[in-house]
Amino acid sequence: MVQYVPPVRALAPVLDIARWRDGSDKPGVAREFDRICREIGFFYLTGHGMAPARMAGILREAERFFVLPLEAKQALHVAANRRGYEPMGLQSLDFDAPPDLKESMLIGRGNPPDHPYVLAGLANYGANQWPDEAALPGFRAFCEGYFAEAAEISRMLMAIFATVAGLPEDHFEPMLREPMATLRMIHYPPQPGAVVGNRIGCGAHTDWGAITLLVQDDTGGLEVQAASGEWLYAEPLPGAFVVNVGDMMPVWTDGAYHSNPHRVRNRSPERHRYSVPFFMDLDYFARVERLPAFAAPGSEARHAPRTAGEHLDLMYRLSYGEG
Ligand SMILES: O=C(O)CCC(=O)C(=O)O
Ligand SMILES: [Fe+2]
Repeated sequence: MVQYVPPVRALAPVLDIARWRDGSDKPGVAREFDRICREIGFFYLTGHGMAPARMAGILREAERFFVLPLEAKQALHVAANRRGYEPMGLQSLDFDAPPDLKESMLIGRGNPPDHPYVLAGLANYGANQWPDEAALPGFRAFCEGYFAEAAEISRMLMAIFATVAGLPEDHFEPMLREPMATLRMIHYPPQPGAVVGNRIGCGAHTDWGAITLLVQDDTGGLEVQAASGEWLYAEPLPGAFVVNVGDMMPVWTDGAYHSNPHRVRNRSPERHRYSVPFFMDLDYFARVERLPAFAAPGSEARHAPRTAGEHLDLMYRLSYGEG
Protein backbone atom coordinates (compact mmCIF):
# COMPACT_ATOMS: atom_id res chain seq x y z
CA MET A 1 0.00 0.00 0.00
CA VAL A 2 1.31 3.45 -0.95
CA GLN A 3 0.94 5.91 1.94
CA TYR A 4 -0.62 9.16 0.73
CA VAL A 5 1.73 12.15 0.69
CA PRO A 6 0.70 15.15 -1.50
CA PRO A 7 2.66 15.96 -4.68
CA VAL A 8 5.35 18.59 -4.91
CA ARG A 9 5.17 19.91 -8.48
CA ALA A 10 3.39 19.60 -11.83
CA LEU A 11 3.71 17.15 -14.71
CA ALA A 12 5.28 19.04 -17.61
CA PRO A 13 5.91 17.14 -20.89
CA VAL A 14 3.69 17.93 -23.88
CA LEU A 15 3.82 15.85 -27.05
CA ASP A 16 2.34 17.53 -30.14
CA ILE A 17 1.62 14.95 -32.84
CA ALA A 18 0.30 17.37 -35.49
CA ARG A 19 3.49 16.90 -37.52
CA TRP A 20 3.00 13.15 -37.42
CA ARG A 21 -0.58 13.44 -38.60
CA ASP A 22 0.21 15.72 -41.54
CA GLY A 23 3.34 13.73 -42.34
CA SER A 24 5.61 16.79 -42.22
CA ASP A 25 7.98 15.48 -39.53
CA LYS A 26 7.29 11.92 -38.46
CA PRO A 27 10.88 11.22 -37.35
CA GLY A 28 10.88 14.38 -35.21
CA VAL A 29 7.65 13.35 -33.46
CA ALA A 30 8.99 9.82 -32.90
CA ARG A 31 12.18 11.25 -31.35
CA GLU A 32 10.16 13.48 -29.05
CA PHE A 33 7.91 10.56 -28.01
CA ASP A 34 11.02 8.54 -27.17
CA ARG A 35 12.68 11.39 -25.28
CA ILE A 36 9.60 11.97 -23.12
CA CYS A 37 8.89 8.29 -22.41
CA ARG A 38 12.47 7.73 -21.26
CA GLU A 39 12.01 10.54 -18.77
CA ILE A 40 8.44 9.78 -17.67
CA GLY A 41 5.75 7.59 -19.20
CA PHE A 42 3.13 10.35 -18.76
CA PHE A 43 2.57 13.39 -20.93
CA TYR A 44 -0.01 15.82 -22.31
CA LEU A 45 -0.98 15.01 -25.89
CA THR A 46 -1.87 17.84 -28.28
CA GLY A 47 -2.30 18.00 -32.05
CA HIS A 48 -4.26 14.71 -31.83
CA GLY A 49 -7.14 15.87 -34.00
CA MET A 50 -10.07 15.08 -31.71
CA ALA A 51 -12.55 17.95 -31.69
CA PRO A 52 -12.82 19.78 -28.34
CA ALA A 53 -16.58 19.21 -28.49
CA ARG A 54 -16.07 15.45 -28.51
CA MET A 55 -13.65 15.58 -25.59
CA ALA A 56 -16.04 17.75 -23.59
CA GLY A 57 -18.94 15.63 -24.78
CA ILE A 58 -17.69 12.36 -23.34
CA LEU A 59 -17.35 14.03 -19.92
CA ARG A 60 -20.88 15.36 -20.26
CA GLU A 61 -22.13 11.86 -21.13
CA ALA A 62 -20.32 10.47 -18.08
CA GLU A 63 -22.03 13.00 -15.85
CA ARG A 64 -25.43 12.30 -17.44
CA PHE A 65 -24.89 8.63 -16.75
CA PHE A 66 -23.77 8.91 -13.14
CA VAL A 67 -26.61 11.21 -12.11
CA LEU A 68 -29.12 8.51 -13.10
CA PRO A 69 -30.88 6.94 -10.09
CA LEU A 70 -28.78 4.19 -8.47
CA GLU A 71 -31.37 1.53 -9.43
CA ALA A 72 -31.04 2.41 -13.11
CA LYS A 73 -27.26 2.04 -12.87
CA GLN A 74 -27.47 -1.13 -10.78
CA ALA A 75 -29.61 -2.69 -13.52
CA LEU A 76 -26.44 -2.57 -15.64
CA HIS A 77 -24.26 -4.09 -12.90
CA VAL A 78 -20.90 -5.09 -14.30
CA ALA A 79 -20.94 -8.57 -15.84
CA ALA A 80 -18.26 -11.26 -15.89
CA ASN A 81 -16.93 -9.78 -19.15
CA ARG A 82 -16.15 -6.52 -17.27
CA ARG A 83 -18.68 -4.39 -19.10
CA GLY A 84 -21.32 -2.37 -17.29
CA TYR A 85 -21.74 -0.36 -14.11
CA GLU A 86 -19.35 -0.77 -11.21
CA PRO A 87 -20.67 0.73 -7.97
CA MET A 88 -18.60 2.59 -5.43
CA GLY A 89 -16.17 0.56 -3.38
CA LEU A 90 -15.71 -2.52 -5.56
CA GLN A 91 -12.11 -2.04 -6.65
CA SER A 92 -8.83 -1.23 -4.86
CA LEU A 93 -6.40 -0.16 -7.56
CA ASP A 94 -3.74 -0.07 -4.83
CA PHE A 95 -4.35 -3.72 -4.05
CA ASP A 96 -4.08 -3.75 -0.24
CA ALA A 97 -5.47 -0.24 0.32
CA PRO A 98 -9.12 0.50 1.19
CA PRO A 99 -11.52 0.48 -1.79
CA ASP A 100 -11.37 3.37 -4.24
CA LEU A 101 -13.84 6.25 -3.79
CA LYS A 102 -15.21 6.02 -7.31
CA GLU A 103 -17.98 4.52 -9.40
CA SER A 104 -17.40 3.49 -13.02
CA MET A 105 -19.09 2.56 -16.27
CA LEU A 106 -17.08 0.15 -18.41
CA ILE A 107 -17.61 0.06 -22.16
CA GLY A 108 -15.84 -2.12 -24.71
CA ARG A 109 -15.97 -2.86 -28.42
CA GLY A 110 -19.21 -4.77 -28.10
CA ASN A 111 -18.14 -7.97 -29.86
CA PRO A 112 -20.99 -10.18 -31.09
CA PRO A 113 -21.87 -13.34 -29.11
CA ASP A 114 -20.43 -15.63 -31.80
CA HIS A 115 -17.02 -13.95 -31.73
CA PRO A 116 -14.44 -16.69 -30.98
CA TYR A 117 -13.05 -14.79 -27.96
CA VAL A 118 -16.54 -14.36 -26.55
CA LEU A 119 -17.26 -18.05 -27.09
CA ALA A 120 -13.98 -18.82 -25.31
CA GLY A 121 -15.25 -16.80 -22.31
CA LEU A 122 -12.47 -14.22 -22.36
CA ALA A 123 -13.17 -11.11 -20.29
CA ASN A 124 -12.88 -7.67 -21.91
CA TYR A 125 -14.75 -8.91 -24.96
CA GLY A 126 -18.44 -9.31 -25.64
CA ALA A 127 -21.59 -7.32 -25.19
CA ASN A 128 -21.86 -3.91 -23.61
CA GLN A 129 -24.64 -3.00 -21.24
CA TRP A 130 -26.32 0.19 -22.41
CA PRO A 131 -28.86 2.26 -20.51
CA ASP A 132 -32.28 2.56 -22.15
CA GLU A 133 -32.21 4.98 -25.05
CA ALA A 134 -35.25 6.70 -23.54
CA ALA A 135 -33.45 7.21 -20.22
CA LEU A 136 -30.30 8.61 -21.82
CA PRO A 137 -30.92 9.61 -25.44
CA GLY A 138 -27.81 9.63 -27.62
CA PHE A 139 -25.55 8.15 -24.93
CA ARG A 140 -24.71 4.98 -26.80
CA ALA A 141 -24.04 6.65 -30.15
CA PHE A 142 -21.83 9.27 -28.54
CA CYS A 143 -19.81 6.68 -26.62
CA GLU A 144 -19.35 4.54 -29.73
CA GLY A 145 -18.11 7.53 -31.73
CA TYR A 146 -15.69 8.56 -29.00
CA PHE A 147 -14.47 4.98 -28.59
CA ALA A 148 -13.67 4.65 -32.30
CA GLU A 149 -11.70 7.89 -32.44
CA ALA A 150 -9.81 7.20 -29.18
CA ALA A 151 -8.83 3.81 -30.62
CA GLU A 152 -7.54 5.51 -33.80
CA ILE A 153 -5.43 7.97 -31.82
CA SER A 154 -4.06 5.11 -29.70
CA ARG A 155 -3.14 3.22 -32.88
CA MET A 156 -1.31 6.30 -34.09
CA LEU A 157 0.70 6.42 -30.87
CA MET A 158 1.57 2.75 -31.33
CA ALA A 159 2.73 3.54 -34.89
CA ILE A 160 4.95 6.28 -33.45
CA PHE A 161 6.36 3.81 -30.94
CA ALA A 162 6.98 1.26 -33.73
CA THR A 163 8.96 3.93 -35.58
CA VAL A 164 11.06 4.57 -32.47
CA ALA A 165 11.80 0.86 -32.33
CA GLY A 166 12.94 0.86 -35.98
CA LEU A 167 9.93 -1.21 -37.05
CA PRO A 168 7.31 -0.61 -39.75
CA GLU A 169 4.54 1.73 -38.59
CA ASP A 170 2.02 -1.11 -38.72
CA HIS A 171 4.15 -3.50 -36.67
CA PHE A 172 1.69 -3.62 -33.74
CA GLU A 173 -1.45 -3.85 -35.89
CA PRO A 174 -1.77 -7.65 -35.54
CA MET A 175 -1.78 -7.15 -31.73
CA LEU A 176 -4.44 -4.46 -32.05
CA ARG A 177 -6.87 -6.17 -34.37
CA GLU A 178 -8.91 -7.60 -31.47
CA PRO A 179 -7.85 -5.29 -28.63
CA MET A 180 -9.10 -5.57 -25.06
CA ALA A 181 -9.86 -1.85 -25.34
CA THR A 182 -11.95 -0.34 -22.55
CA LEU A 183 -13.54 3.04 -22.00
CA ARG A 184 -13.99 3.57 -18.27
CA MET A 185 -16.18 6.48 -17.27
CA ILE A 186 -15.44 7.46 -13.68
CA HIS A 187 -17.17 9.60 -11.07
CA TYR A 188 -15.24 10.71 -7.99
CA PRO A 189 -17.27 12.39 -5.23
CA PRO A 190 -15.63 15.32 -3.41
CA GLN A 191 -13.02 14.35 -0.86
CA PRO A 192 -12.06 17.54 0.96
CA GLY A 193 -9.77 17.62 3.96
CA ALA A 194 -7.25 15.10 5.11
CA VAL A 195 -7.01 11.59 3.68
CA VAL A 196 -8.44 9.16 6.24
CA GLY A 197 -7.21 5.57 6.34
CA ASN A 198 -5.35 6.07 3.07
CA ARG A 199 -8.65 5.95 1.16
CA ILE A 200 -8.65 8.10 -2.00
CA GLY A 201 -10.49 8.31 -5.33
CA CYS A 202 -8.29 5.71 -6.89
CA GLY A 203 -5.29 4.16 -5.21
CA ALA A 204 -1.79 4.21 -6.63
CA HIS A 205 -1.51 1.84 -9.59
CA THR A 206 0.04 1.44 -12.99
CA ASP A 207 -2.08 0.83 -16.08
CA TRP A 208 -1.94 -2.70 -17.31
CA GLY A 209 -2.00 -2.46 -21.08
CA ALA A 210 -0.15 -0.66 -23.85
CA ILE A 211 -1.31 2.95 -23.78
CA THR A 212 -3.99 5.02 -22.00
CA LEU A 213 -5.69 8.18 -23.26
CA LEU A 214 -7.39 10.16 -20.51
CA VAL A 215 -9.81 13.04 -20.66
CA GLN A 216 -10.57 14.69 -17.33
CA ASP A 217 -12.81 17.56 -16.36
CA ASP A 218 -11.35 20.71 -14.85
CA THR A 219 -11.64 19.58 -11.21
CA GLY A 220 -8.07 18.23 -11.03
CA GLY A 221 -6.90 15.45 -8.76
CA LEU A 222 -4.75 13.14 -10.90
CA GLU A 223 -1.28 12.58 -9.44
CA VAL A 224 1.65 10.77 -11.04
CA GLN A 225 4.78 9.27 -9.52
CA ALA A 226 8.02 9.94 -11.40
CA ALA A 227 10.79 7.34 -11.49
CA SER A 228 12.56 9.39 -8.79
CA GLY A 229 9.69 8.59 -6.43
CA GLU A 230 8.44 12.17 -6.46
CA TRP A 231 4.67 12.74 -6.93
CA LEU A 232 3.49 15.27 -9.52
CA TYR A 233 0.11 16.93 -10.11
CA ALA A 234 -1.30 16.14 -13.56
CA GLU A 235 -3.84 18.95 -13.66
CA PRO A 236 -6.04 19.24 -16.75
CA LEU A 237 -4.57 21.06 -19.74
CA PRO A 238 -7.38 22.35 -22.02
CA GLY A 239 -7.56 20.46 -25.31
CA ALA A 240 -4.96 17.88 -24.29
CA PHE A 241 -5.30 14.24 -23.34
CA VAL A 242 -3.17 12.93 -20.53
CA VAL A 243 -1.46 9.93 -22.06
CA ASN A 244 0.44 7.28 -20.18
CA VAL A 245 2.16 4.10 -21.16
CA GLY A 246 1.06 0.87 -19.51
CA ASP A 247 2.82 -2.21 -18.19
CA MET A 248 3.56 -3.61 -21.66
CA MET A 249 5.98 -0.76 -22.43
CA PRO A 250 8.70 -1.57 -19.87
CA VAL A 251 8.66 -5.12 -21.24
CA TRP A 252 9.07 -4.00 -24.86
CA THR A 253 11.67 -1.36 -23.97
CA ASP A 254 13.59 -3.37 -21.36
CA GLY A 255 12.70 -0.80 -18.71
CA ALA A 256 13.68 2.28 -20.74
CA TYR A 257 10.06 3.51 -20.54
CA HIS A 258 8.27 3.64 -17.21
CA SER A 259 4.74 2.55 -16.49
CA ASN A 260 4.37 5.18 -13.78
CA PRO A 261 2.16 4.72 -10.74
CA HIS A 262 -0.64 7.25 -10.53
CA ARG A 263 -3.67 7.91 -8.33
CA VAL A 264 -6.59 10.28 -7.93
CA ARG A 265 -7.77 12.41 -5.05
CA ASN A 266 -10.62 14.81 -5.66
CA ARG A 267 -9.56 17.56 -3.28
CA SER A 268 -12.50 19.80 -4.15
CA PRO A 269 -14.81 20.62 -1.24
CA GLU A 270 -17.96 20.38 -3.37
CA ARG A 271 -17.25 19.46 -7.00
CA HIS A 272 -17.79 15.99 -8.35
CA ARG A 273 -14.99 14.90 -10.66
CA TYR A 274 -15.58 13.07 -13.94
CA SER A 275 -12.86 11.46 -16.01
CA VAL A 276 -12.76 8.99 -18.88
CA PRO A 277 -9.66 6.90 -19.45
CA PHE A 278 -9.51 4.87 -22.66
CA PHE A 279 -7.28 1.85 -22.20
CA MET A 280 -5.75 0.54 -25.41
CA ASP A 281 -4.88 -2.96 -24.34
CA LEU A 282 -3.66 -5.54 -26.78
CA ASP A 283 -5.22 -8.68 -28.17
CA TYR A 284 -5.66 -11.20 -25.34
CA PHE A 285 -3.12 -13.54 -26.93
CA ALA A 286 -0.53 -10.90 -27.86
CA ARG A 287 2.87 -11.98 -26.60
CA VAL A 288 4.97 -9.08 -25.39
CA GLU A 289 8.72 -9.34 -25.12
CA ARG A 290 11.77 -7.11 -25.35
CA LEU A 291 12.17 -5.52 -28.78
CA PRO A 292 15.58 -5.84 -30.47
CA ALA A 293 16.05 -2.05 -30.62
CA PHE A 294 15.97 -1.93 -26.81
CA ALA A 295 18.21 -4.93 -26.18
CA ALA A 296 21.79 -4.17 -25.21
CA PRO A 297 23.99 -6.80 -26.90
CA GLY A 298 24.46 -9.89 -24.75
CA SER A 299 22.12 -8.66 -22.01
CA GLU A 300 19.30 -10.63 -20.41
CA ALA A 301 15.82 -9.10 -20.64
CA ARG A 302 14.91 -7.26 -17.41
CA HIS A 303 11.22 -8.18 -17.66
CA ALA A 304 9.86 -11.62 -18.40
CA PRO A 305 7.84 -11.92 -21.62
CA ARG A 306 4.11 -12.07 -21.03
CA THR A 307 0.76 -12.49 -22.66
CA ALA A 308 -1.28 -9.29 -22.58
CA GLY A 309 -4.47 -11.06 -21.50
CA GLU A 310 -2.90 -13.07 -18.70
CA HIS A 311 -1.32 -9.93 -17.27
CA LEU A 312 -4.62 -8.06 -17.42
CA ASP A 313 -6.53 -10.95 -15.84
CA LEU A 314 -4.06 -11.15 -12.97
CA MET A 315 -4.21 -7.40 -12.31
CA TYR A 316 -8.01 -7.38 -12.43
CA ARG A 317 -8.17 -10.24 -9.93
CA LEU A 318 -5.76 -8.53 -7.53
CA SER A 319 -7.57 -5.18 -7.71
CA TYR A 320 -10.96 -6.80 -6.98
CA GLY A 321 -9.54 -8.82 -4.08
CA GLU A 322 -9.86 -12.09 -5.95
CA GLY A 323 -6.13 -12.65 -5.80
O1 LIG B 1 -9.42 9.45 -13.22
C1 LIG B 1 -8.26 9.60 -13.58
O2 LIG B 1 -7.79 10.72 -13.79
C2 LIG B 1 -7.34 8.43 -13.72
C3 LIG B 1 -8.02 7.10 -13.66
C4 LIG B 1 -7.05 5.97 -13.77
O3 LIG B 1 -5.87 6.12 -13.60
C5 LIG B 1 -7.52 4.61 -14.12
O4 LIG B 1 -8.73 4.38 -14.12
O5 LIG B 1 -6.66 3.76 -14.40
FE1 LIG C 1 -4.77 4.43 -14.31
